[in-house]
Amino acid sequence: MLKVDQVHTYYGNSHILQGLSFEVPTGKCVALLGRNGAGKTTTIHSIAGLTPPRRGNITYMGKLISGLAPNKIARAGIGLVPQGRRIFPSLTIRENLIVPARDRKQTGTGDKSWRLEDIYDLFPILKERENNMGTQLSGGQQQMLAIGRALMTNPQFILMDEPSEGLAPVIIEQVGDIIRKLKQTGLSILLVEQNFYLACGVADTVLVMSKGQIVWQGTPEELLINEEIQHQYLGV
Ligand SMILES: Nc1ncnc2c1ncn2[C@@H]1O[C@H](COP(=O)(O)OP(=O)(O)OP(=O)(O)O)[C@@H](O)[C@H]1O
Repeated sequence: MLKVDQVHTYYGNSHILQGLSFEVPTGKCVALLGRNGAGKTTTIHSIAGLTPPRRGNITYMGKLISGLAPNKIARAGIGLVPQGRRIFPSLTIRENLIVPARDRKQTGTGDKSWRLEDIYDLFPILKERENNMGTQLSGGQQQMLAIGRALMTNPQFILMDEPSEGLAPVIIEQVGDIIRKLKQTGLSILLVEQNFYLACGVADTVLVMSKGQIVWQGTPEELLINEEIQHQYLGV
């Protein structure tokens, strides 16, 4: 479904992604792990068009998307849950959800068309607090809002950048449950994580990244017993 092929991305002269290649099959959750600075966020931004690759191709459902503007990539059916949630502080929870909403006719994709009521069914706390300002939520609730906001664009594929960041362990477990539920709706997911155990708990395949390249790929079960990779690249 998504194919990243020999991608090179730079910030000015800094060569960050150095021939990155991997695939995310339809309906699967692929987790991308690696130490700080490995290039995980740059990978998400390269796919979303925020930091376009200088070389290499990114294709989505057989169509070349690298080089397209971020709004075109979003319209193709790729939703983004950004690092740090990026909730609109001056909008209510309801407004945060409604502003990016896009119906299925526009994307032309997706088994499930998400409406506001569906988001409220998935996250009842957002319904209870729909008239609060986005910033009045706890970190975990803000993460739910960020996920809800991405779903309102009716994506078929979702990019999640460190959804566990700054959350308490019990809330991280809830994030894991949400990701599993999203997968059950047919969504394909690329999950960037620092939290090794969350990633291994939800992913079908784990990619380990170092210095802008994939250095290991396997199942969560294989990674959980591979102490060498854990120590060398993940600091577990
Ligand atoms: N806007 C920028 N300008 C210049 N260099 C940048 C910029 N953003 C990131 N970098 C550098 O690119 C490299 C990869 O950063 P990236 O954020 O992709 O890593 P990461 O694996 O997501 O790490 P983290 O977990 O800390 O977010 C780092 O060396 C970082 O300092």
